[in-house]
Amino acid sequence: MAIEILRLGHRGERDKRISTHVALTSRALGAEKIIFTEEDKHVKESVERIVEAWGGEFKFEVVKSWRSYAKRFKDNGIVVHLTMYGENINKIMTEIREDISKTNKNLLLIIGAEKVPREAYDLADYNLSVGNQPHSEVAALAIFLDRFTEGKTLYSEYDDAKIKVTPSKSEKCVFVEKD
Ligand SMILES: C[S@@+](CC[C@H](N)C(=O)[O-])C[C@H]1O[C@@H](n2cnc3c(N)ncnc32)[C@H](O)[C@@H]1O
Repeated sequence: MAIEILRLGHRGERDKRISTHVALTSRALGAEKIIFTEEDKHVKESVERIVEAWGGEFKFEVVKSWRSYAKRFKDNGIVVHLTMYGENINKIMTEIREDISKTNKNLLLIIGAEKVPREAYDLADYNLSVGNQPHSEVAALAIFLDRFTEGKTLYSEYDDAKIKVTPSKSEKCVFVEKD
C-alpha cells in the first residue's frame, strides 16, 4: 500500500514555504510521493536536497491535469480529500483503514492551498475533516497521516541517509556521513 499526496494549487511566492512544508511533512510521515499542480523550482530543489541528505525514495511530480491523475489513481486506489467541511475524522478513520486493508488499495490524499474545486469533493471516496475549524493543510495532513499509520512511519530509517538522528533524552545525537 502506497500513500501519495496531491496538493491542489500553489500561489507563487506566498506559498513557497508552506508547499515545501507540505512535501516534507508528507515524506516524514510516510508518504511515497507528492504531486503538485504548479511548477516551483525553489520547492522542488528544497525537497530534493532533503531527500539527498536524509535518504529514501520520496518522489516529487508536477502534473498538468490533477483530475486525470486522481481518476487514474482510483483504478487501484482510494481518494481522501481533507477539508474542514468533510466528515468527522474520529468517526470515519476506522472505515477508511478497513477499506484500504481489505482491498489492499493505495491511498491518495488531496489537500488544497486555496478554494478547492467542486470536482475534488465529487471525485473523492471520502471528504474528511480534521475538526470543522479552518486551520492548515500541514496540520490536517500530519494528523491524518499519524492516525492512519498509527505512528508507525515516524521513525523510518533509510540506508542511504547521509544524516541520521538518534533519539536522545539529553543531547543532539547526529551521524553525518563524510564526503
Ligand atoms: C487554507 S486551507 C483552506 C480552508 C478551506 N476553506 C477548506 O476547504 O478546508 C487549505 C487546506 O487546508 C486543509 N484544511 C484546513 N482546515 C482543515 C480542516 N479543519 N480539516 C481538514 N482539512 C483542512 C484543506 O485541505 C484545505 O484545502
